[in-house]
Amino acid sequence: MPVSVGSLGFPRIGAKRELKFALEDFWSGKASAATLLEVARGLRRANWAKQHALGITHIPSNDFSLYDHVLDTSVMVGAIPAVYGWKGAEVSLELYFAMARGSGSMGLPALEMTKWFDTNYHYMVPELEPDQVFQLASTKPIDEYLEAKALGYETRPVLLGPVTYLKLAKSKDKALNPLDWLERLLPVYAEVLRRLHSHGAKWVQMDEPVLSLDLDEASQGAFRKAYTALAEAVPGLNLLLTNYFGGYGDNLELALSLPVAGMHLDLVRAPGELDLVTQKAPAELTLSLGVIDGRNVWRADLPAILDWIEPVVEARGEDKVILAPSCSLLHVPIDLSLETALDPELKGWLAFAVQKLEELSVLGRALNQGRGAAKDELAASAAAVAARRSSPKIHDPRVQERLARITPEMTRRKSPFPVRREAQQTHLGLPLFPTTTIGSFPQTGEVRKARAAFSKGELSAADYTDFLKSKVEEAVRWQEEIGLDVLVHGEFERNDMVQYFAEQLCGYAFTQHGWVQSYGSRCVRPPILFGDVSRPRPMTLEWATYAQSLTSKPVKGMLTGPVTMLQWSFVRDDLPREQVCRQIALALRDEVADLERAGIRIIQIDEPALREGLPLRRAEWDGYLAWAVECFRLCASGVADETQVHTHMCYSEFNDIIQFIGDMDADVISIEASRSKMELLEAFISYRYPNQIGPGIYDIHSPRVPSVAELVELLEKAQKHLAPDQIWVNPDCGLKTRKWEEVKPALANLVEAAQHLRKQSESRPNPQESL
Ligand SMILES: Nc1nc2c(c(=O)[nH]1)N[C@@H](CNc1ccc(C(=O)N[C@@H](CCC(=O)N[C@@H](CCC(=O)N[C@@H](CCC(=O)O)C(=O)O)C(=O)O)C(=O)O)cc1)CN2
Ligand code: MET
Ligand SMILES: [Zn+2]
Repeated sequence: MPVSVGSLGFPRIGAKRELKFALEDFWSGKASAATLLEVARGLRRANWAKQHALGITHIPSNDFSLYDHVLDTSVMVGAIPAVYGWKGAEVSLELYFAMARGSGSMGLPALEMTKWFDTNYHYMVPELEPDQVFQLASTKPIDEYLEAKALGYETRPVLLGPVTYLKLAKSKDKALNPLDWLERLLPVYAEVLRRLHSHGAKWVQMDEPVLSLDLDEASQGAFRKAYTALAEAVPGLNLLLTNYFGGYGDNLELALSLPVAGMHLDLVRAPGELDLVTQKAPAELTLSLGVIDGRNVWRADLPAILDWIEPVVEARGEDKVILAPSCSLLHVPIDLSLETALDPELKGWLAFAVQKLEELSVLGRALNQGRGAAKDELAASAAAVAARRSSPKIHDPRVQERLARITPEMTRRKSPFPVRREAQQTHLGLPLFPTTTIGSFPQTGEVRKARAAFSKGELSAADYTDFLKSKVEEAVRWQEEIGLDVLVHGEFERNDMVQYFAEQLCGYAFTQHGWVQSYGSRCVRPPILFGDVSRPRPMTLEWATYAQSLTSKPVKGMLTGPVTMLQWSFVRDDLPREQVCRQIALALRDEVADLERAGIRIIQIDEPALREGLPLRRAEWDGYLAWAVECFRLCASGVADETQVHTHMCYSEFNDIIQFIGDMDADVISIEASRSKMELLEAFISYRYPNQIGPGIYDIHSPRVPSVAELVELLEKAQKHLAPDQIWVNPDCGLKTRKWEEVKPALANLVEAAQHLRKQSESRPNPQESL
């Protein structure tokens, strides 16, 4: 039997974002459920056909999802929280999307959403009731296996494994550990596997990426229990234990001890594990070798990979090896061949999902028939890698010189916070509980259409600029009217907070169709950072100064920080990430200086991706945090004491990194806090965070308009433990996904809540309670 070639999962949104548009049409009532399901079926069929045509032998099924695969798993096992009023029957589309997005008409909240490991993909957090019972509530994995079979494709179904599922879940009753439900959950998994097996499935891919994390005893025990039970329940079915986003590390012995037929290794993140595993793995264990990077867009060095794995194939036997991407291809764009505007030289260095599968297929051919059978492709691969390495496009001596001249002083503000605070108070004269927003205002259809028309050449640059200026003016006038203290220009000119900057920086390229799913129907086009980064000219100055020219109130300049620019891009792999991040920080430092020189007195540097950049294993945290904080400071510290630096973080937990947040030394930080009812503040309180802080009080992920009373209640909660002159009043995050009808009353209420607190504190001198 020859070496097999596998795929762990293919992007679901479609090369032209067909799923996004079908979903949004269905939600808005423009299209029927039947139409949505037909589009979904078409995408699955196309993906299977494509992978089959590319020579993939282990083709995935059940990697498709209408919204999110973790939500699908909750539905499969019947973990549907009581509020949704589910009666145990088939889960309707209405119910499914109510869990995903909430439902205004039924008054239902959405499940919580959070980041999938260290990616920019978001999953719906499973929520388990104290008396949770599990039952098979959806046969999606079986249906999709049979659907593929009917089309002539033998597939390898993908399931999110039971241990990872429970580790990602949260228990409604905080005293209970979701892992305690394992025994009750396993029969449902066993039933799914039994049915798949009885329909003819030979392999099932069990995704267990928590094996890339530090696992305690209980979690390790859960793995033993789960896989022993599943192996016993369905003898003869081959389970592929699939870990990705890192190596097995300390969990390697555990993984090797599990009764599974195969094991997947992420050899891009953990190349060192190949030797370890080949030494220790029993001879009958099939190894899925994740040699092609599923998280980045660079073409692989195929001859080098062959040099590396040929001996392994030789030693273990061809029938015991599957070639694979390091992880699901969900996190890369679909097809490079759609890109017609990329610099051809750069394009030659890249591979998207389709091209990555082609690379695997070439590797398979070379292993099975000898390198001669893939001579041209191997030569082209080697040439592309060599060309990238030596290209003058990626090296800029001026950037490297500047990097070498960074001094520690450049990462320190001139004076400590208490001094700066005085200076800023004098300079800005803000009231107690100053009000502001996080930056963006609604990206309406009108704004997006104008931008699309401009990029197609249907709208002139002058007309597009005039249009945007009119939006900025409207926004400024309206903010003045409702009485906000620190204004923003609204970010109407930005397609995305990362892409917008990348488009203006040297060293970055961007795509036309390189969409990657962020959550549900929302996608991003991560820019490609291929070379040394520099800023040829100011990027935001015109907008900030235009807005400031319209008002005597301070307008905040808005920048995306270096760590977020790094984290939400595809980054070159020929330099350490911290070096690349320093380059971005220097470019942004110049923008900060330009804004200050032009009279902008407050500058916000957003870092919402700082936490998601944390390495998966704790031992590596401090190293990362040290350079991430340094890069922020490098970007932010060039200004005078009077200039107020803000930062913003959302979707974050702070407890375990609060010391580093303190080290960033931003004058003001705004965070997401409203959903947790200010719980997130606890970290700041127990750390005695000294600088100013704006705990978000308006949940921007919901269309609901909060009342003045509830906003006041949240602020009072914050005021219990923070000094009144430490608190800012703002929403959780930017307002780009909201509608003006929601934003206008919500922000008016927010201003009123702040005014209420000001009045209260006049009559009540110091309400701060000691801890
Ligand atoms: N990069 C990044 N990551 C992030 C976030 C973020 O803001 N940026 N926020 C969090 C996730 N939240 C997100 C929130 C919203 C969207 C979002 O709204 N995405 C838009 C696309 C945004 C965009 O790039 N818009 C462009 C292109 C829009 C577009 O589709 N244009 C059409 C034509 C438009 C028309 O005719 O109406 C086309 O190109 O075909 C623009 O405005 O210019 C979408 O999926 O719809 C994505 C992520 C975490 N990660
Ligand atoms: C995901 S954080 C968003 C920050 C940005 N300034 C905005 O308001 O949209
Ligand atoms: Zn945010």
